[in-house]
Amino acid sequence: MATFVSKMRIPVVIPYKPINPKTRLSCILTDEERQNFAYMMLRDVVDAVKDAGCFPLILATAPVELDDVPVQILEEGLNETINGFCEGNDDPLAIVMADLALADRSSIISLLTSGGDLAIAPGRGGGTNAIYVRSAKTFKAQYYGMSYEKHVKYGNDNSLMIKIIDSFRLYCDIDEQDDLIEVFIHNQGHSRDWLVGHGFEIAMKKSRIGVKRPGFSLSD
Ligand SMILES: Nc1nc2c(ncn2[C@@H]2O[C@H](COP(=O)(O)OP(=O)(O)OP(=O)(O)O)[C@@H](O)[C@H]2O)c(=O)[nH]1
Ligand SMILES: C[C@H](OP(=O)(O)O)C(=O)O
Repeated sequence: MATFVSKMRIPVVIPYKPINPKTRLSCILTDEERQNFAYMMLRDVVDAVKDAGCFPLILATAPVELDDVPVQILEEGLNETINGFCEGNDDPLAIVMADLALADRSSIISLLTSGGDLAIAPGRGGGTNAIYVRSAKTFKAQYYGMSYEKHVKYGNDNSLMIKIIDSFRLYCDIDEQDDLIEVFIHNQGHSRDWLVGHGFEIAMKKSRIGVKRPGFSLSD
């Protein structure tokens, strides 16, 4: 299957905001740590995209380096960046968020091989975590808020065949402290290593498990 995807040479764009990222993790990470952890998640997403036989391209708001991965700097907002990139581009394209720390080869392949004109992997709380479009120029990004509903409506209004990707690994974006436990349990890459290296541990919280960081205070 990876060979098949590779033959399709589908570019996978990864929007990435390296400066002041993941503000919803401010309660448990310092400013510098948020930047470093966001970068670790980006590395895991890039690895998953490469494992799937695809070509990652980082669309970043500021300079970033990651091995041989091409980076385009576009300082506009997320929707403007994606739409500018899609304009006039007849080819297939996927857009995968940089905070999908659980993404892996098979979840990326499932996104790219659904058979739809527009494949949408919903995220927690109404977001859109990953998208495939058969023809990039037919897509208008509508991220933020209930973006999942907006993208489905867009597809319906434009008579695109929509496939909803039922993928736990693409569904879990890492936005808040409660999401970090998923990294502990299901990520085996840079993101989990980074959390462990920075003192995070699994903790029993009332009836559920979560993470804790013993001894950490934001004044550290
Ligand atoms: N290129 C680009 N990427 C963005 C922009 N805003 C967010 N992103 C990326 O889009 C993805 C989803 O965004 P969010 O989950 O809101 O991430 P975030 O803005 O770092 O986190 P919060 O501050 O907690 O909202 C992440 O991969 C971000 O790096 C933007 O303005 N431009
Ligand atoms: C970009 C945004 O991400 P979230 O804030 O839902 O993580 C969305 O999916 O529309």
